[in-house]
Amino acid sequence: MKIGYMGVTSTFVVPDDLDALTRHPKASQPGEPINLHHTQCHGCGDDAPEGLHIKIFAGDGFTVRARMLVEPRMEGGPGQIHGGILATAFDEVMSHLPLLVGGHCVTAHLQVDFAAGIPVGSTLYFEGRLLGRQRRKLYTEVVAYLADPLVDAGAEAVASGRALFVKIDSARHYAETLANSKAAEQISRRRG
Ligand SMILES: CCCCCCCCCCCCCCCC(=O)SCCNC(=O)CCNC(=O)[C@H](O)C(C)(C)COP(=O)(O)OP(=O)(O)OC[C@H]1O[C@@H](n2cnc3c(N)ncnc32)[C@H](O)[C@@H]1OP(=O)(O)O
Repeated sequence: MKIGYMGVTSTFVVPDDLDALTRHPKASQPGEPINLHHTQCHGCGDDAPEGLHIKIFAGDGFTVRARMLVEPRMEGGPGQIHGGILATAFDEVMSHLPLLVGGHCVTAHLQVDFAAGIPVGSTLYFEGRLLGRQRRKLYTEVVAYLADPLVDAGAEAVASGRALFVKIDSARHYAETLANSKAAEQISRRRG
């Protein structure tokens, strides 16, 4: 079995020789919601009954802001969020950063640091940032808070994550699986 990439476990290192970043002309403006991946997406889809229903907004520059209610169904340890759910939320929030520069991406590498338990019933606030791009690779990071850092300068960071996304040709990447998607019709319509 292949472990990691090309048989080795990759680590997250942002290279020095990055390409210039340009905001896509159709990217959401700061404060505007960023379009859903699709309505059945487990992270952001409105129609995914068991999904996370994360609300994600464009921030200044190459940043995003997001929030998610930690519901009882997300419990892991008693009264606290399951770590895998937080990892999923991080993946989702960071996956909206490449949309600021355009094109579809998939996660190639994801890592999470958990600094404090996160109570069920709390609202998590996320700040995501695009760290750089090199060819098809986009380097991102995210921090989670228990209060909105925009209004509470003392908001304490409870977890952080980093991820590498790789740009794909979405038609080719999903060619064999699109038909299995509950959102197949919607996605095909959007593609025209
Ligand atoms: C039909 C129309 C639909 C339209 C509507 C779409 C809706 C859009 C919904 C999206 C929803 C998203 C949801 C949340 C985001 C997920 O969770 S995505 C799901 C999880 N991720 C995956 O399934 C990805 C699986 N992996 C892969 O498909 C392939 O390994 C990849 C990542 C595409 C890379 O393969 P590849 O295209 O052959 O590219 P490759 O040349 O190997 O690598 C490109 C570069 O990345 C580097 N690299 C690749 N992997 C790694 C790694 N693990 N570590 C370090 N470096 C790496 C390579 O070294 C190379 O670097 P350079 O040579 O440029 O220096």
